[in-house]
Amino acid sequence: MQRSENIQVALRFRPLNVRESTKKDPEVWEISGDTTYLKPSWSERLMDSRKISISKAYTYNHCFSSQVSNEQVYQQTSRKVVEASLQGYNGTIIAYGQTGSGKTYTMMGSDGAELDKFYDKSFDNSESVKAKGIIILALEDLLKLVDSNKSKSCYLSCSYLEIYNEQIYDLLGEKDKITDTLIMQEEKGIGFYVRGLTEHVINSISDVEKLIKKGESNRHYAATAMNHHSSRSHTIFRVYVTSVSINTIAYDIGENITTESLLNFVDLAGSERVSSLQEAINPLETAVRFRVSRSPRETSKIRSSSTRRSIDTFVNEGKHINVSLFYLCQVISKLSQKHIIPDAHIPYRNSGLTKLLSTSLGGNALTCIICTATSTLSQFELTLSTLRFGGIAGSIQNVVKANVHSDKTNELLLSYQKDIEELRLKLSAYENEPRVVVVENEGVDATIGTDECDIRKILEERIKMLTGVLFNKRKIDDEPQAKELWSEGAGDLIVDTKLVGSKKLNDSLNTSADFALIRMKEMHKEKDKQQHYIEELEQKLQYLTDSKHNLTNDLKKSLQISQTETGKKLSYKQQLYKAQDQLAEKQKILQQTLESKDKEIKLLQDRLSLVENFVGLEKLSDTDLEFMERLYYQGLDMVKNVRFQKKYVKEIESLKSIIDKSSKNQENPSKTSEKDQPSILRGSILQISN
Ligand SMILES: Nc1ncnc2c1ncn2[C@@H]1O[C@H](COP(=O)(O)OP(=O)(O)OP(=O)(O)O)[C@@H](O)[C@H]1O
Repeated sequence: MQRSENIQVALRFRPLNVRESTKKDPEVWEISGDTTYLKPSWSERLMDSRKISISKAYTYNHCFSSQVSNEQVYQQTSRKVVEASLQGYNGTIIAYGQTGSGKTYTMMGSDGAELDKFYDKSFDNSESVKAKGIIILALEDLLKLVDSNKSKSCYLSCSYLEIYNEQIYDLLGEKDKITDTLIMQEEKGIGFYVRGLTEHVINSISDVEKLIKKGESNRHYAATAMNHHSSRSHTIFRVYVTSVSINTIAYDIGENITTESLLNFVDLAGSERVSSLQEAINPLETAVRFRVSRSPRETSKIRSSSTRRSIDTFVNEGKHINVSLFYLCQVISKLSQKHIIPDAHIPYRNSGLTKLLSTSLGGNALTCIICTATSTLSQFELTLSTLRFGGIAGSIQNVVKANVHSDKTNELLLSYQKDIEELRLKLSAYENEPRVVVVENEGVDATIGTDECDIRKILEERIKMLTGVLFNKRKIDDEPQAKELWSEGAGDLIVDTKLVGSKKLNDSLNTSADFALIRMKEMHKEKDKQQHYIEELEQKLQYLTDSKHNLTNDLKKSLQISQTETGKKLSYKQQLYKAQDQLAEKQKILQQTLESKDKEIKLLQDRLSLVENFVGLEKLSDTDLEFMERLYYQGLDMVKNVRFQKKYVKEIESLKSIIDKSSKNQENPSKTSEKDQPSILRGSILQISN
């Protein structure tokens, strides 16, 4: 079952070094609980002088002051990640921070961390003399847990790699191959892995110490051979944890639970600003200048010498570190926005570091980032950038899932374990009483008194036979009765750490064990392949389930849209029907009005014809008759008026002509007599004279 887990972030301040103390470099950050604050007396001043807006408080899962030990840091941050690895959870612990802030000290302890490189002064801190780092503390814990857990067989192995200027080196490889670069590959289902990286069995803490020592010595050797600064590379110490819990009830057919996980301990190279680079370069350049002043001829020689090369190398390293850390920040920043843009592309492929950390960042791993910083004013900007990085990283969610497999055919494994146990008993019996040893022969119980050589021979035969039965599948395929015993992948599960670690076994046992180990690795690969195939199928199934889910959602949406549209259509239809009804109603009313008007017209026409013909007047009501009477009188009056008007107009016309004539007669009076005047005019004239 998978679950989401936020990346855990812890902040750790280192104590001031001698130089900082002597220079009285003030501490501007302080810690309270899981929060670090900018001291109030500094916040205003810094904001004004740096012209930047600064968040005054940063909260993380844990905040550790400079007094806290590696052991305490381990207990609170990494222990649960380490423990979970035995349940099959991948885990990653990353140390991030500016150069000289204590990343290596945290991961490797005081032995690993160099003395303060730039200042060449050590810390006045008693713990720094012999503090164990998180890697050792984690493996001590793991080995203890493995030892105390009797129901599980566990197998631990490790690799140690370095990324320097984007090239990958195997720190546990053979010394003559240490400068060979390794290639990173990607396989579907597995992700990115380093081809040819050596893997080494861990049986005890001294194995780990030896391997780390070898890694560090290879690192220094490579640093000298390739002229690079060992602290200016990223290192990853990887621990592969395989556990098998076996159901041993009466050696019955039971179920094996196998868990596999990978623990990454990452010590990143420190980021630095240009001024710090300059600070480191200056002494080198001063040396060049000093020599120049003494001997000009030496100048060209020195310029092309190792000093010049050191400066170039130093700048080049810085460039690569900053670029790969920039890509790391980019990945972190994109992942932190996943809740806003779930399909956002995460640029893991930009650098080797992000490729290798792709499982740990946003993938299947419990991840813990320990941000190391310095609380002094001189490191203010770099600390601020580390604090911001931690703040963003803390919001990232990984989807973790235990890598657990179950296998039902464990009888072979059980019988193998039983035989190993018997062999071990016999061996210890032989060690304790070298002269009297009892060895059981194959299938038949027999007591054989024998010397050391014989016993070794018998044991060797026995181991050979068991190894053959277990690991040589081809041989077993030819033997029908043995075939039934064969359990695919069983070899992967069988690693008896005590057996592998025993110094008492002779060379032939080692050869058999080597053979078994090789076979086991082959089968491990085969099982991995099958596992990847299953994971691919699971992914496809997930993809199909997602597609189905998406399709169902799309269908639901379409259905909703079509339902809304149908609803709208229905309402439009209803509105249309209503409008049609209203129109029909109006048409009806209009029709009725027209009809009634027609009736009225007809009635009037009828009346008119009655009036015109004077027939049927008796049928009319009194009111109608009265109305008609009025109409007639009015008409009569009108006729009279018109006639009078006409007559009057004529009179006026004649009067006008008379007036014209009389005015002419006045000029000549004898020509007009009174009787020639019209009567109306005569009356008028009389009225006027009266
Ligand atoms: N918590 C601590 N207590 C005591 N000493 C410390 C602590 N942290 C760091 N130091 C000392 O500080 C110095 C620098 O630390 P360290 O080498 O771990 O830094 P770094 O971050 O790994 O640097 P770089 O990025 O350059 O590799 C070392 O001398 C180391 O011993």
